[in-house]
Amino acid sequence: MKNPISAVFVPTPEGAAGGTPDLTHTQVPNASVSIRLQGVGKSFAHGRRQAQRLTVLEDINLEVRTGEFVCLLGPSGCGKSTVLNLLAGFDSPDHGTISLDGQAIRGPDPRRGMVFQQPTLFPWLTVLDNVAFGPRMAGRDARDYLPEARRLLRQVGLERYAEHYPWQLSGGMRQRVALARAWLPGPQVLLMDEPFGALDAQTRLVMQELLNRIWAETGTTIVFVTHDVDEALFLGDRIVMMSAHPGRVREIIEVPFARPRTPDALLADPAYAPAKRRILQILREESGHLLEEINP
Ligand SMILES: Nc1ncnc2c1ncn2[C@@H]1O[C@H](COP(=O)(O)OP(=O)(O)OP(=O)(O)O)[C@@H](O)[C@H]1O
Repeated sequence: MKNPISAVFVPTPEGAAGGTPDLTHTQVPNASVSIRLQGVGKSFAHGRRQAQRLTVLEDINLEVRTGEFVCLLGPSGCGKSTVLNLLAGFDSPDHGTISLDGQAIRGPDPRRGMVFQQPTLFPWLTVLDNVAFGPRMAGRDARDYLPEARRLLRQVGLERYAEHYPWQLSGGMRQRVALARAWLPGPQVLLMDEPFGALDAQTRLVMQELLNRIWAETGTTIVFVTHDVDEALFLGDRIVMMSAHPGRVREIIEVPFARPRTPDALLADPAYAPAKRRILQILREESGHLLEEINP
């Protein structure tokens, strides 16, 4: 088989039989597949006068189940955001196919929402108007979407701030507005590009628990880019480890922890340390080229 879909590592408690990586090749059963990337390659113009091509992604094969929470983890520059941009339909692959529920992705679509590291709110609009911006621009009747926009604001704990402006909010509050906005159209898939990367550690934990809760309630399929190993282990069903130069799926970690999860329960779980160690080992191996770039 040419470039298998994934090599899977199932973490087991330290000391337990079978604690060494179980490297097998698996595919998600057909019926439950939401997103499918097959043989995806992407390159960009590069170098002086843009005369060369830089291959960023090569032969990416990945299947995401409906309602699954998948985290993408890998060294800086391995192409994680490029994968999200392709899934969002902001860009298209040079090779291969990307589909959602069997239909090729050809451009942006409200069924696929995106949340970025910076919440990118409109400063001249109130919190409520920011949340409701999409349906309002689509010309929908306010009676159709305003009750849901208010409900989402309540869910993210910002009901009392509906008439505030973004500059009157903290960074974490702004990101909660962005979450409510992304969820308003009821997306089938939410693509999240380091959404909590700019937040302090404590706010980040609150946001992770909030996201976990909304995800569990809505059953939205989530593809989440992060650099934070603990975040990926707390949130993900599976963690897709990418290799660098060019970006490929190197290994997929099955996250074994029961839900609902709490940070304390995870830390006490004997499978936590082996999983984290495995991820850090891959990140170290894949980051070698960064050191070479910094110290040629
Ligand atoms: N539109 C573009 N034009 C040219 N090169 C691009 C473009 N988008 C991304 N790249 C290049 O593709 C590579 C991968 O970028 P990408 O942002 O996908 O990586 P990443 O894994 O998300 O990185 P990080 O973790 O540092 O955010 C980088 O070398 C980047 O310079």
